[in-house]
Amino acid sequence: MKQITRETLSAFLPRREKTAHKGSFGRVLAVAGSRSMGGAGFLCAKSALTAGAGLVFWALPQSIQPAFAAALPEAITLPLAQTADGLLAEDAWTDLLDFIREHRPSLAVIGPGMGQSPLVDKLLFDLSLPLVVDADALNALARRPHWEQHWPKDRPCIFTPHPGEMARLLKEPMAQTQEERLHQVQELCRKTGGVTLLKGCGTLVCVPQAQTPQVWQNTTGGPALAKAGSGDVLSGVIAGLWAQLGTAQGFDAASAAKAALCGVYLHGLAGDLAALKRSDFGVLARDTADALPQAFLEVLQ
Ligand SMILES: NC(=O)C1=CN([C@@H]2O[C@H](COP(=O)(O)OP(=O)(O)OC[C@H]3O[C@@H](n4cnc5c(N)ncnc54)[C@H](OP(=O)(O)O)[C@@H]3O)[C@@H](O)[C@H]2O)[C@@H](O)CC1
Ligand SMILES: Nc1ncnc2c1ncn2[C@@H]1O[C@H](COP(=O)(O)OP(=O)(O)O)[C@@H](O)[C@H]1O
Repeated sequence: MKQITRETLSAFLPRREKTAHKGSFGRVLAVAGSRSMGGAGFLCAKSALTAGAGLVFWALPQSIQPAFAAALPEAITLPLAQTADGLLAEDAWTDLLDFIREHRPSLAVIGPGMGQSPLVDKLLFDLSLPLVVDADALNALARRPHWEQHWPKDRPCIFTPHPGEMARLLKEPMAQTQEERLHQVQELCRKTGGVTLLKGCGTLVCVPQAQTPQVWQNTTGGPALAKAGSGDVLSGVIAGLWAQLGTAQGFDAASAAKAALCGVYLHGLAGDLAALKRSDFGVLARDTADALPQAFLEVLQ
């Protein structure tokens, strides 16, 4: 197993040319949030911007759009139809497609805070964009019978489960997921065909390859990250980095792998840096997002 270190980042981090403009760094579409979990979408969209994406579009239920547009004015928000429970509704699909045709996002990050939204299945199977599949999008996939038989393995994707989501996808007890982390991340990587994480202390990143998938282990991050919303920050960081790498190099498994490796390292480092100021107890997920610029500075030094 390889270690993800500062040297890994020196090799893989996207470059920001002096003459670049926002179009050079890709456009992230975040489909995230619900009435009770708007914060997950906020953390994801904000982190994608902070990781360097040129533009972030955030599709969210219409009732929460005014508050979050004010909280994150740098994101372009798309208010969509919602169910009585405040989840993104299936009816939102047509408006989302119209928006995509007009604004041409480079990739989508789906799932944070979406709950059991009826839109998730369409996003998973009918959206023709590279995907970062997180949180409730992973849970929706796990609920679909024999999902691995239907999943298009050649699609450029990054999957970001924590052990609970991994156990649901592999239909195995969570204790087993934790005992066999290496085996489980390889197993899910084979089933998805995409770059696959297993989050937690020493997050694993599995990169698909012709023979045995290659697994990397992260060396940053600690218990300051064991707090609600840390994973929503991570999926945003990875999406923001992939937008840049994919725009420059193409949206394929190679750019997906670089985005995931750099993303988990920078996210862990941001948590470590936030803990220096706020302790392992006091770090909030938003502090981790706010420490990302310092993490970039450390890596770029
Ligand atoms: N402010 C907001 O809007 C926020 C919104 N959020 C949104 O909430 C939604 C639900 O996401 P979720 O992860 O909270 O619930 P869920 O998928 O049921 O997982 C829990 C299960 O997994 C397990 N488990 C997890 N990690 C583990 C680990 N490292 N190691 C071991 N076990 C681990 C855990 O184990 P246990 O605690 O039982 O030991 C439990 O069984 C999602 O949309 C997300 O985006 C949140 O991000 C919070 C802030
Ligand atoms: N003890 C720990 N050491 C290192 N990283 C951790 C630790 N606990 C949590 N994390 C990281 O924090 C994030 C938590 O993600 P997740 O469980 O999806 O949170 P949420 O759903 O609340 O956003 C993951 O990136 C995970 O690797």
